[in-house]
Amino acid sequence: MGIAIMTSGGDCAGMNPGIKRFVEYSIEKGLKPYLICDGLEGLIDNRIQPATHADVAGIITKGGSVLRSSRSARFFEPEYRQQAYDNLKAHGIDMLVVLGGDGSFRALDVFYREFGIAFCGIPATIDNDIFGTDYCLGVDTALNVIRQATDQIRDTASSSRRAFVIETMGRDCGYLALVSALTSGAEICLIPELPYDLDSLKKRFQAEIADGRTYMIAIVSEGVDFAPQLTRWLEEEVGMEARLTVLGHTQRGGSPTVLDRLRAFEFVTIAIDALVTGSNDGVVFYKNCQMATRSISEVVSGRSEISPVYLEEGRKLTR
Ligand SMILES: Nc1ncnc2c1ncn2[C@@H]1O[C@H](COP(=O)(O)OP(=O)(O)OP(=O)(O)O)[C@@H](O)[C@H]1O
Ligand SMILES: O=P(O)(O)OC[C@H]1O[C@](O)(CO)[C@@H](O)[C@@H]1O
Repeated sequence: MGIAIMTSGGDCAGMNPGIKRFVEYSIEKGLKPYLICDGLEGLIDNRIQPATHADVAGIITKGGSVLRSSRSARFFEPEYRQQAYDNLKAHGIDMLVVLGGDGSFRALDVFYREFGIAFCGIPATIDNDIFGTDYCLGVDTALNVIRQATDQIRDTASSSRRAFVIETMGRDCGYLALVSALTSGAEICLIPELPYDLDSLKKRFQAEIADGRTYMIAIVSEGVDFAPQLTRWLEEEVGMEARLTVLGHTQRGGSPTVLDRLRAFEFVTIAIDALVTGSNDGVVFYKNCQMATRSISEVVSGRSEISPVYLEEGRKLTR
């Protein structure tokens, strides 16, 4: 029985350990594994090849995806999905494992309903914004990239009487910024989930500067769209020389951490087990230290939320 894997949407660390586990566990289960290169674009263009142990040797340490990934305008068109189906049929592939975000899962759900190709989605996005799972692959590595950058910025900030604003990714989700602020000791954290009060922040910092504060660190989620403005505000209103660092795509790279390698191993094992036991449209989740699958319809019916405990702490960094 043919089973294929692809990486889709934004790439992230943890995808390569997942691809390695996919090939090894498929062979162990008596399945015939295939690799789809370039995500949905490669599925349409038949960039599909059978996989061997040699294809995945040595990839566990690498960031990104050795299969590459894509966002595909063509996959929205029925004629290209038909082409993708014809390719899979020609290879004898009936099951797909997809590492990506909820957009990729929606794509595979449409495809399953049209052609009956079963799929299992594995949450893989640094944004950690997929409903129903506490964890998505790539998040721990991204958090460690931000931690290292913030620790280094603290060295220069503390040596120069400056304020630093650090902008993180995350789209509309403030998880990366909030967890980074709490674990790096930032003084300000702005995320889409929380309102902020510049007047109150100004009073706090003026009092702290009078009391001896010489530098500060602010972490701002890209979803707030306020990092350059906050940098200017720190100079003009608070009176501290300020600099902005936008971490950008550095957060998507880096060798996967131990946690991302382990979760990749576990997520892929559960995905393959689910597919061989008849699950057709599942997504793996990690909730309250348990892993299992739930249907895609449940996953797309809700909105992910940050832990109220973290939000409560974060509120103190907004005013
Ligand atoms: N309703 C849909 N029908 C067909 N294809 C879709 C649909 N929704 C999404 N797709 C396909 O899935 C691709 C990946 O989705 P998207 O770009 O939203 O990334 P993602 O998987 O959510 O990952 P990330 O969180 O990293 O952005 C899209 O580029 C598109 O090709
Ligand atoms: O690499 P692209 O397509 O510019 O997308 C960037 C977006 O992708 C993510 O890295 C992951 O979804 C977001 O945090 C970010 O907004």
